[in-house]
Amino acid sequence: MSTEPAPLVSPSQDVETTPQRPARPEPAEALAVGYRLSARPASPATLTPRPRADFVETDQVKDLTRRGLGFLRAGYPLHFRGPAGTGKTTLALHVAAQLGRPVIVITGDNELGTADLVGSQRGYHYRKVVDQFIHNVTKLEETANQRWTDHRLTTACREGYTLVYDEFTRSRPETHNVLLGVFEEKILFLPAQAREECYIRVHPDFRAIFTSNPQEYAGVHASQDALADRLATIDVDYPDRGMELAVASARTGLGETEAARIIDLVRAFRASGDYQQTPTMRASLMIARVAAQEGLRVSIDDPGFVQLCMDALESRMFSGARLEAATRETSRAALLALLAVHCPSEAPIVRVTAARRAKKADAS
Ligand SMILES: Nc1ncnc2c1ncn2[C@@H]1O[C@H](COP(=O)(O)OP(=O)(O)OP(=O)(O)O)[C@@H](O)[C@H]1O
Repeated sequence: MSTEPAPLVSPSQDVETTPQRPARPEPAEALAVGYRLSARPASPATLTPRPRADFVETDQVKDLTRRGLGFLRAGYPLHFRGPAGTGKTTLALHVAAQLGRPVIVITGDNELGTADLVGSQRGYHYRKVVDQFIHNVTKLEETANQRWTDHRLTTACREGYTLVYDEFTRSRPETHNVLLGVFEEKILFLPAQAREECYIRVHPDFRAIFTSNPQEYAGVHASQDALADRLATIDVDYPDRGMELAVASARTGLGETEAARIIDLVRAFRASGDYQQTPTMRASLMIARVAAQEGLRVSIDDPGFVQLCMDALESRMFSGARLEAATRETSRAALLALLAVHCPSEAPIVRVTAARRAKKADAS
């Protein structure tokens, strides 16, 4: 008969420590543009994108969505590339929503490393064995093992979620080596610390959508050739007039005539090329929103409106370096000339649709 004592494991002795570092905050609010991201209570890493009431789906959006989904459904990772403020992030979330899978969002960052994407050892699992086979002798055995925790890419690959990697070229190119196997061999190789697993097979429903700004932007790295070769890249250009107008009307409450004046002013300024920082859709939204809020007339007659346009646009003409007064005056004059063309005198009073509706309701 075996005399080997069976160890008695004290039931309350399995202890897990708190994680070594706090999880990165979800970027939900930062990305909630045109699209709302709600956290899924059952799985804190994933989000559900839903269009906001002011999301605008023009033919341009429909066309880009259809082309993007074609690549994704064939299993290719999709990449929307284009200048700032062209609607890439909004589009990526819109396309992700069409796939109907939980979404995991990562934002590119120079400090992001492979471990942030894949996983790391996080926290400890303690186990204490109390052996009292002989009643007056207590033998104690304590072990502490580090625990492996999947990070976002691994979770998405394992569960078949949609990964939205916003501004991915802001991360260093070597961070993305691990993606090469994911897209080619459909295998995610895990680092040695993962212990029990060397790799995982990528779930067939896993999809990835990337966005990036052109390489000449400050803080942007060149994409690795090998990764770029695996991505289906669609170039996103500045929205057409119809879309810019629809977005400005939907998102500011300005009447269409007033919104059109602002859009045409910003588009003419963009076409002039006379700036250091491109005036994007954000510039027209900024002017439209403040004009609506402050009840300004969208006209060169209203000094408040002229000042608003100067504040929003003039800074884009200069890099911030000290300038000759004459140079500044010439640029100001060019901007005022555009204002005179696109926001001429005797413009009607700004009508804030929501406010007008409320007033009407009050009167009736
Ligand atoms: N279809 C849309 N409907 C409503 N608003 C939109 C739409 N597309 C873009 N916008 C708005 O336009 C602005 C710019 O969009 P977005 O942030 O998606 O651009 P981006 O190309 O990702 O910019 P960046 O490269 O600077 O991150 C945001 O305020 C966004 O809400």
